[in-house]
Formats: sequence, C-alpha cells, structure tokens
Amino acid sequence: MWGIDHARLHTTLKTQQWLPVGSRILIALSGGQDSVCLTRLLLDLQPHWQWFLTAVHCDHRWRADSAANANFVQVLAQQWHLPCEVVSAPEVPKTEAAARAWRYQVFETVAKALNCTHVVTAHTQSDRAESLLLHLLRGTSPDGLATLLPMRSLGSVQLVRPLLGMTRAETAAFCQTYGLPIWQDETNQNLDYRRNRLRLELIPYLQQHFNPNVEAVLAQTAELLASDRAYFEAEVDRLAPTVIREHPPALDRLRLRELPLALQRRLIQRFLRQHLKRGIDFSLIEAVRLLIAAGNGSQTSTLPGGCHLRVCGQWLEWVRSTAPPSESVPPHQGERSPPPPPLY
Ligand SMILES: Nc1ncnc2c1ncn2[C@@H]1O[C@H](COP(=O)(O)OP(=O)(O)OP(=O)(O)O)[C@@H](O)[C@H]1O
Repeated sequence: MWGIDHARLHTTLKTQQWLPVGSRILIALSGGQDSVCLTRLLLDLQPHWQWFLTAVHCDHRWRADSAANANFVQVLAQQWHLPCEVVSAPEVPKTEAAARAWRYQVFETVAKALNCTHVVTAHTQSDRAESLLLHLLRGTSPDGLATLLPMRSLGSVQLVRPLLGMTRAETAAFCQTYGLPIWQDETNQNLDYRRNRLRLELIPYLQQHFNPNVEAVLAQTAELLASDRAYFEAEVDRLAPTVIREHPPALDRLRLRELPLALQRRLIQRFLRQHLKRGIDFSLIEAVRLLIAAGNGSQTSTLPGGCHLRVCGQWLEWVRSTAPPSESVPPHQGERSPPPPPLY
C-alpha cells in the first residue's frame, strides 16, 4: 500500500519526468537505509510506472565485512524478486575518490550491458546539504556549491537522484515503518572523517541552535546555485570564442573589461583551465584580473603557482606554467589532512 512518501515521490516523478513510464532503471543499492528506502519505493511504484528494475551493488573489498554487505544486498534483492548484479573491485581502491570513480564506471557499464536508460542513486536532501557545507568550509566558488544535481548524464545513460526531497531522518523513518532490513556501515560513526563530524555534530548543532530546517534550506541553496551555474555555463560557452584566442593562447583584455565581474571571473577560469593541469584558486584569478585592468605597456608577470602571462596591448598572452601539477589528495587520508586551497 502507498504511504505519504510513495505519494510524494510519485508526484515528483510525474512533475519532473525524471523516470518516464517503461524506463529501464538500474538502482545503485549499497544496502544502507537510503538505497533500501529508494529500492522499496520504486518497487512499490513500479506497477503504475511499468519500469524494468534491476539493482547493482559494488563490492569495493576494502573492509572485512564487504563480502557480507554484498551478500546482504543479494539476499534482500532475492526476497524482493529484484534482479541484482554484484560487481567486485578487481583491486581494492586506494582512495575514496578512486572508489567513487570505479563505482560510477560500474554503474555506467552495467547500465549499458542491461540496456538501462537510467541509473538511480539514493542521495538525500541531507547528503546535498552536507556536500554544500563541506565544499563551503573547504573553500569553493558558487558553482562548486551547486552540488548533487537531481539529474545529469553518465556517459550515454541518465543518472537520477530521486530522493533529494527526503531527509535521512525520513528515509530512516520509512525503513522503520515498513520494517525494512538495513546494512549498518560502521565507518559512518567514525568521527575521524570530516563528513561524519559534519553529519553527527555540526548539523545537529545547527538544527538545535539556528534552524531546525537547516538541511532543507541548504539543499534549496544548492538547487538555486545549480540553476545559476547552468545559466553562467551557457553564457561562458557563448562568450568564450569572442574573448579567448586559441592560437597563440590569449585573453582579449578589452572585451573582458566590458563584461560583468561574474562573467570576467568565469571566463578567466575557463581560459586557465585550458592550460593548467592543477586546481585554480581565487588568488590566481584575481591576479589575472589585475593584468586585464593594467595599462597597455608590454610586461610579463609571474602569477601565484608559477604561471607566466604577458600583457601585449589588447591581449593577455599565455606564456607558460612552471609549477608542477598538484597531486590529488587521497580522501581517506585527506579527510584528516588540511583542506586544499580554496578554489574559485
Ligand atoms: N557500494 C555501493 N554499491 C551500489 N551503490 C552504492 C554503493 N555505495 C553508494 N552507492 C549509491 O550511492 C548513494 C550515495 O552513497 P554515498 O553517500 O556513500 O556515496 P558518496 O560517495 O558520498 O556520493 P557520491 O557517489 O555522489 O560521491 C547510495 O545511496 C547508493 O545509491
């Protein structure tokens, strides 16, 4: 029988058309409360939507109980008459980022092999709020705060996150109401990880002392920033050919000066990204802006991070970068290490 959560998801899917009638859907099922909740909801709505549902579980093999977790998911899927693919990592991923990259690769490969049109993950409103806060505290641009989009492409399939309207407390209540079994991931309680400290300490503090709906308002901010980002990306695509010269690489200082600051910064970032392998921080973009505003005399400047640019009349020309590309931070260790420099 449908409850209030079924009705809410049904209405959202009807309005958004994220998962049209008859879609072939691959459900990313970790076994945790969020993906168990999502799987049950989709199975219950399936007779109405006529979807073809399959689950996929990625066994990263990085904990002693990984195989038990995979087995839990297989048994649950069997009980629910849901076809389920379990894929084991060929080698244990060294970092959280490597694990994530492999997982999404698996989602895409399995989806293609099964002719699925959509992959769904069970990210919630709470995940979105946490990601926004994590990025904000680490330092990022407004575009970097537009986290966890409800829909994006994953190769040739669509990745959809239908649970962004539900909090983690709501998925827990759903699982409890319907007596659903849940795999408990012990590492979720480990306060060595920044995300766990945020989830277990900071968010409850903010809820108690600032706003009980803090997750909803943060997720709403991410949503608003996502639509702003889409707009600015389209504007940057449109303006880039008029401002960025490809050969030899240069920025048109006169054209840039005419544009609003928000676009100047984004176009400078686009230009730098074409030539720098490492992250681009705020101070670098601001240093380039000073050169855009500088007088017309010819000068070569060394900017933060060893990047050389030459003012040449109307043009700001790329000379070279002497800084080595930055190494990626292994997130399992990176969780405990100092945050990376703020990105613009
Ligand atoms: N091992 C797994 N197998 C299948 N699906 C998974 C697995 N781990 C995570 N997922 C899917 O991804 C969702 C989000 O999980 P989690 O928050 O752990 O990932 P994340 O790494 O923080 O998020 P993201 O993948 O967007 O970076 C889960 O609800 C589930 O749908």
